[in-house]
Amino acid sequence: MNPVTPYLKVCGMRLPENLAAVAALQPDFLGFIFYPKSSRYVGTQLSQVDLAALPAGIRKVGVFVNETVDTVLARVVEFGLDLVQLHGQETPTECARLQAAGVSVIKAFSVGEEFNFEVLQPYVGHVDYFLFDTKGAQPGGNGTTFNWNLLATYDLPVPYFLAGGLGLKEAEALRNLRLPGLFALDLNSRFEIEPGVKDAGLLKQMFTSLRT
Ligand SMILES: O=C(O)c1ccccc1NCC(=O)[C@H](O)[C@H](O)COP(=O)(O)O
Repeated sequence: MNPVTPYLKVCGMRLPENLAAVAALQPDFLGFIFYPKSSRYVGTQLSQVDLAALPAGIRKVGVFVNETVDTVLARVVEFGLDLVQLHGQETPTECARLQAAGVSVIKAFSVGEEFNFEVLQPYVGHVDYFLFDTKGAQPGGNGTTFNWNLLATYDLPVPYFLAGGLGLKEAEALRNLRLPGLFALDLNSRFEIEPGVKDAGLLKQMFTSLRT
């Protein structure tokens, strides 16, 4: 079912010192938002040098919304990204082109009160992971949870990240979660001092709670 402890991703890093503080907690993945309309947009304060200084074990994820394949690939090279996470209406063909270029792909889907798993089928074989996030006003980072029971019948051969409003309050339920295909947990706005700036102390509590 799940890995003993799902892998942990912290998303939406924006400032160099904060990045270093969160990296010290040894997350498995760190996410960087390349969506200019997000309050967590990487902007100009983070550089390739900051990302290159991260420990090798932390995989760097670039988050995009409806960018062209060429734009995504340019960012992958510029920032040394290991994976890309696509939060818009990116097609299976676009995902396949990114994979063919050697990039691992996470395709995100927004989950409302119901979810039609049939929309995932065309992506199987063209993505490395899915990410299930809560449907909201923004393409991501809405800070609310969805009904995880919707994933109980998931039976596709693609592991997934669970996202959407995960916070310390959910730690115990997350520890006890046994969902088919669950690969990683995605933490974001519930651990922020301000958009794109994480509270490393709060994250440490969450990591300890989830990893022990
Ligand atoms: O976080 C954003 O601002 C964002 C904007 C546009 C697309 C994706 C975005 N975030 C991607 C993530 O992986 C978030 O961690 C995920 O949406 C969950 O966020 P939250 O509900 O705040 O925990």
